[in-house]
Amino acid sequence: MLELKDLRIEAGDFALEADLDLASGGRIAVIGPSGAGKSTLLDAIAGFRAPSRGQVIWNGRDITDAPPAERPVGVLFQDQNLFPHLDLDRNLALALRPSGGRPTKEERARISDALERVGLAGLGARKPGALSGGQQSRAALARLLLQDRPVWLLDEPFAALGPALKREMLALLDETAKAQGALVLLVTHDPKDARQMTETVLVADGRAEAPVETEALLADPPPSLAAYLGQE
Ligand SMILES: Nc1ncnc2c1ncn2[C@@H]1O[C@H](COP(=O)(O)OP(=O)(O)OP(=O)(O)O)[C@@H](O)[C@H]1O
Repeated sequence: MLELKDLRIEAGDFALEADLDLASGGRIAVIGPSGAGKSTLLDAIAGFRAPSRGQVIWNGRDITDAPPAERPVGVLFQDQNLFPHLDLDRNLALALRPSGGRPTKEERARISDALERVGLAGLGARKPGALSGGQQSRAALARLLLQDRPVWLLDEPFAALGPALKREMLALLDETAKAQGALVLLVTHDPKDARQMTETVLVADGRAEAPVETEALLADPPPSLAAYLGQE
């Protein structure tokens, strides 16, 4: 379980508070108005921003002060974080050995298995620029798979894709995360994306609320969410 205990994160004049628990293996959408603090919340979990108060706890271990690389967390942001000058095999090798170096035979087998699982079998020699947007998203998912962390943080990862492709990628995300039992937090502006996640954390008015069932939240949104969804 990921616990955010009495957490407060400050950036300039902005502050976000969170006091909530997220079960292992869950599917959580993070939704809320622009500038409300969705990315800030993910940054605090990933260790890119230090909270001014409170604790981040994973399965009973206090990771509040742990550096990002030592957290149980894999991240995927909108730009997909692939190095343009490296082919896919080498990009993915970096997920296994962040400091570089030649992958072992066993690591190469894991990379080719990950590529196959995301539907990119045989494309390891391609550079990201020679891939379509959908294929780049698949490659980024392969990287998350190889990182093999139990918490996946995704910040609008598929926003540049068309609706059908985005749905397909969210289904693939669910399938790959399920295979690893990963907890997924997905920041999105699109209620349709949120509906593909079981629960939703609403970020608004300086707070990240405890997760509630997505369908129930969208069926009867609180005023801050209704305004954001244009339902006022
Ligand atoms: N380094 C900083 N200094 C001051 N304010 C900051 C800093 N970084 C972010 N902010 C402010 O923190 C608030 C939250 O930003 P954040 O990016 O987390 O929002 P968001 O909900 O992810 O927004 P969006 O949906 O537009 O991506 C914003 O008001 C932003 O202007």
